[in-house]
Formats: sequence, C-alpha cells, structure tokens
Amino acid sequence: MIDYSLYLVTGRELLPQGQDYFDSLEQSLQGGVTVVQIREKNTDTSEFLDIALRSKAICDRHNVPMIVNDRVDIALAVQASGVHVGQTDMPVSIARKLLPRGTVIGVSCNNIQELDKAISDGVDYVGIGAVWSTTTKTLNKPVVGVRGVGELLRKLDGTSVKAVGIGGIKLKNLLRTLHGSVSTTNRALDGVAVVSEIVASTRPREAAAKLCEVLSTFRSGGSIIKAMRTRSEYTAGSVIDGVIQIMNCVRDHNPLVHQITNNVSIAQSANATIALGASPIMATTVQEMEDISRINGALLVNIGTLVPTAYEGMVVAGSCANAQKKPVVFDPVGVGASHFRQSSVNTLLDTWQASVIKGNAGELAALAGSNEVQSKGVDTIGSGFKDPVSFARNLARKERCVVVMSGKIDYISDGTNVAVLSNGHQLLGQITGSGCIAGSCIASHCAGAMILAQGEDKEGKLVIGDVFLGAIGGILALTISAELAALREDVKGPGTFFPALIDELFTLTPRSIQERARIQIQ
Ligand SMILES: Nc1ncnc2c1ncn2[C@@H]1O[C@H](COP(=O)(O)OP(=O)(O)OP(=O)(O)O)[C@@H](O)[C@H]1O
Ligand SMILES: Cc1ncsc1CCO
Repeated sequence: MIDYSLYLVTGRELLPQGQDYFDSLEQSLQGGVTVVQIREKNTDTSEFLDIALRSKAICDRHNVPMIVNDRVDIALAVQASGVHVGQTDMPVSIARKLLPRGTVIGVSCNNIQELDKAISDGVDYVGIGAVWSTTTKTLNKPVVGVRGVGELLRKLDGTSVKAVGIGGIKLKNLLRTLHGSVSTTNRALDGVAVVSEIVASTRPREAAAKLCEVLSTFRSGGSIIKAMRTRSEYTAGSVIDGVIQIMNCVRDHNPLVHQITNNVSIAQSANATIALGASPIMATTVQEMEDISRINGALLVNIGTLVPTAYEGMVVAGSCANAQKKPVVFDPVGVGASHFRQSSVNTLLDTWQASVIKGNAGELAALAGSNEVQSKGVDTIGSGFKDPVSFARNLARKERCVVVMSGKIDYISDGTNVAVLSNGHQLLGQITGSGCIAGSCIASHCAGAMILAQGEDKEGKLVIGDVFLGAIGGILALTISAELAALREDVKGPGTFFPALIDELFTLTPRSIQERARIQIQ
C-alpha cells in the first residue's frame, strides 16, 4: 500500500542553481517524502532512463515507492512502483495491460467527467488539480480550487481510489488546502503532491519535514469540527454560559475588529462594535492588511458595495487572518444580485478559509447554488427554506465553516449542531444594514472567543477560538438588544429604533441574555 501523504513530483528545471538533483532527492526523502514521481520534460529516453534508475536506487534505500510520469516503457525498464498518466497520455486500459500486476496507475483529473472515467478505468489513485493557480505548469484547464476538490472527493465514496491534490500547494496554504478540501461526506485527501516547495528549495530536507509536520498535526486534529471548535458538545445552557463569558471578555479586553464593509452601513457597524465593547478599524487598503492582521482580534469581510480596491484588500486580509489563525467572518451581501458578486465571492472563498459565513436565506441559497429561495438585491424573498436546519448544516459542511442564516429565526450551524435562535424584532427588518451589523457583532464575539482560547494548543487549527459560540453570541447580543430597544417608549419606529438599539447594545447585561435567550440546539 502506498502512503500518498507527501507526494514529491520532481522537476529538475526548478532546482536552485548549484543544487544537485540526486542530492536534493536524497534530502527530500530524509525530510519525510512518502512517494516520489519522476517527471522529466523534453529529456531523451536514454537520459530519462538513467535518471529513473538512479532515482529508483535512492528511493529504494528509503523504502519509498517511485512512480514514473507518463512513460510506461521507462516504468517497466526500472521496475517502478507505478505510472502517472495525464489526460492526453497513454490510456489507462493499455497501460494496465502493459504493466506487471500490482503496478500502481494514477491519472490527473480536473473535473467530474475525468474523475468518473478514471474510476471506471480502474485507476489506483487520482491527482486532482490544479488546486491553486501555479507557475510550475502552464494551465490549460480551470483551477479546481480547494472547495472544488471537496466536491470531487465526494465522488470517490465507495471506491478504493486514493486522491492527492496537486498544483500550487505550499507550506503556507497546506493547512487551508487540507481543511478546505474535505468533502461533505468527510472524505479527505490522502495526500498532497508538492513540486517547487521542495524541489526549488535550497534545503529540501527541512522543506519536506515542515510539510510533514502540518500533515500530521492536521490529521491528529481530525475533522473539520475538531479543527474549528474547542468544545464537542453543546446544550442550550452551556451555550448561554459560553456566550456570557465571551461577552464579558469583549468588554474586558476591547479587541480590535478589522472590518472591510460596505459604504451604506459602515458607521452603523463601527458604532455597534464600540457599543459591544470592541474596537473597530475600517481599513481597506492592501498595503496595511498584514500589519492589521497581527493586532486584530477578528476580521469581517462584507461585500455590500464591492469596489476594486476593497476587493483587493479582502483577498489579502483574509489570507493574512488565516496565517494568524484569526477568525474571518464573511458576509456575501447580495451575492445573487450579479455575476460579478458571484465570481468575487467564489474567488474569495477559494483563496482563504472563512470561519463564519453569514447571510440571509436568499444570499445563502445563491451561494449554495440552490433556487429554493430567491432574493431581490440584498434582500431575501419569501418565507425561506422548507428545511432550514438541514440547509444550514449542509452548507456548513460544504464550506467547512460555521454558517449563520439570518431572518426572523436565525439558524447557526457548525456542520453538526444547529442552534435555532428565535429572538429579535421586526424593526430589525425595517432598517438598512441590520444584517451587516449582525456581522460586526459576530466578528466582535469571535474576537472575544479567540482571546478566551489564547492559552490553548493552536497546532492543526485554522482558527483560534470557538467561532460557533462567537456567532451565536453576536446574534443574541443584537437580537436581544433589539427586543429591549423596541420595548422603549421613546422608540416610535425605525428612525428612533436605531439609536435605541445602539444604547441597548451598550448596556446589555448577562442577565438579559440569560432571561431572554430563546435557543434550541438541534
Ligand atoms: N421580523 C424579524 N423578527 C425578528 N428578528 C428579525 C426580523 N427580521 C430580521 N431580524 C433579525 O435581524 C438580523 C438581521 O437579519 P436579516 O435577515 O434581516 O439580515 P439582512 O437581510 O442581511 O439585512 P440587511 O441586508 O439589511 O443588512 C438577524 O439577527 C435577525 O434575527
Ligand atoms: C442597501 C445595501 N446595498 C448594498 S449593501 C446595503 C446594506 C444592506 O445590506
């Protein structure tokens, strides 16, 4: 059985100047590479054969299987463990006939059709990619993206076919790649193929060892749920206790909450953040994203009025937040309204891992590609999903993060649990940006959750802190404050409601949360 965990694809053209190919291979194996594919471009048969033979001797010494790219004849000549073929190389059925029994055959797949064919051809493994855009190879097919890998992996359920991700996988995106590519049925990649991160390194041993470390911490951290959460079981009572702890933490620590949001509700969102005890910074420019990611407690990305400069900032800010393991709250405002929003949302979610995605039913339907609920611009139409609990849970599994579906009732899921919250007031639906404010409240509470979890083990996690509780706390703070504001005599309608809401967020007490929270965990 081949261990596909760290699959090295060689590329002599990528070696740093002065680096010997065989020495680099030796070091990579010492660093922990578990399988090697020899890839040669434009090399004469005799030279390829010589390289394959010498590479095989090195791999054998490490007891690591060697696979030959494309050339069945070379694989036969050196008794390689396997052959890897591309879509335009030797067909799998013919390679199978030519090769001795037990020789592994792998094929590159970019889409469902290619994957279906590979499965029916009886391949042993598939290389799914490109996962990221890459400079190692000129791509003539669309990038699959981390989320696309998960959809393809689902197809392998019930088969013995193994899968490695390939294309642009680096140390800096490895954890995100592993986490984000798990299918809704919990099928993860069996390994990752790496080229330049190892081959182009002047220290291939260290490069391989670092990649192995991430692989093993991810695997020991287990599934999405463990990677996202700090607690494994919730009850309504434990959730309320947790929310109050976070709420107090926000007030005690005043975390910085970085928000890239729309120009309709920017001031409202900043005011709500302050009222909760956090500190907003509404910064959009690429050049400052890294600095802010070091000091902030959480990031909110809201595409309400998407403009090019802010969009560039969003791309970078999310990656910086992931690198710092800070919570990223994403609000795909009006995603169904235009192709531009849709493709921007896809690029953002393929670039970084959101910790929480928040939207109304129409927005989340558009994100999930469902036409069960329609939207009009930034608003949802109709009464929502027939089974909102399952919808929220499935979307959380698909996007590998916590999902908040807002509305008269809010549904919050981490892919396993669904918290059903029925607090709120209809006046929230009669002011603009209540959803955007909800995003700010969630981000503030996720920042509090992150501070509370500071002492915990960060290894193998993409985000620090219980973002499920952060999301519930943000929604409860807003909706309970809205109920209290609506009760006030000075509130006569939407115009007087908004300032009262800010006052109530400011004076909200743990007692009000305990007394008023209407929460059910399913
Ligand atoms: N009729 C209602 N009754 C109770 N709560 C409501 C009602 N409408 C909205 N809310 C609350 O308001 C918050 C925002 O949800 P909503 O679904 O209105 O956001 P949205 O459509 O994204 O808003 P916007 O586009 O104005 O920012 C949620 O926490 C939700 O519970
Ligand atoms: C009205 C509106 N348009 C873009 S963003 C926004 C705020 C509510 O989502």
